[in-house]
Amino acid sequence: MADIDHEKKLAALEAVKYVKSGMKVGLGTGSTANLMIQELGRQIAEGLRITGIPSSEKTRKLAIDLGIPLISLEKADRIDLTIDGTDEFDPYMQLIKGGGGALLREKILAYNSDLVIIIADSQKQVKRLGTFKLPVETIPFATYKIEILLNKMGLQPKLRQKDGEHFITDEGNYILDLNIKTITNIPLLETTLKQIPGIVETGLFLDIADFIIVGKGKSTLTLKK
Ligand SMILES: O=C[C@H](O)[C@H](O)[C@H](O)COP(=O)(O)O
Repeated sequence: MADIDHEKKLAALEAVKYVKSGMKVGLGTGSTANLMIQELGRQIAEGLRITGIPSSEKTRKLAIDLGIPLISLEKADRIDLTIDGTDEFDPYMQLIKGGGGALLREKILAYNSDLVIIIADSQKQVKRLGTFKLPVETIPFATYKIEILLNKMGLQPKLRQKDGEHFITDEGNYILDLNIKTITNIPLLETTLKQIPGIVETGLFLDIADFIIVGKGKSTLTLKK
């Protein structure tokens, strides 16, 4: 297993230690979250009793394959804990997420969770957000106009493609990936973007993570809010 994969696995295993029988658990999306979901599947086979709320159709399929009982968000009065990956995190525990296009449902799960644990390999750590392009989910009807506006703002939007077609999210929307390298006031960027009609959500997860568990070499480091 490559070092990065090993770090992801260590972080995933450490996060699963917070999961107790009876909990409703938000299940993130992506390669790191998948390792956590696999571990939950293994522990469920050994008697752990939890219910999962998936953050994407990919995660739903994986969880079903692993025999993890699922409920929909509206049936969960509360989510005890959500465990999810990230594309970047900074020293203030602010995140960019959505590399896999699941940011909207992920943010909704995180918002409705008592505790949010982010799991990451050490390469996800950055001094300041913006090396990773910021994913923004847009309604198709508005996307062309939003692109023009974001271009004028210097954010160089790129409409995400997959297999030669526009990438479509689980909610039927598009993703624009933005270059935010030169932006210094990230909270202001978030507010500005959220005020544009047709932008449904951004991949900025500000003040959302309670813990970040980072795989570093052969061990893990837990950052706490
Ligand atoms: O939309 C995808 C999610 O935000 C993922 O959590 C994020 O892209 C990190 O994925 P990975 O663990 O594969 O790097």
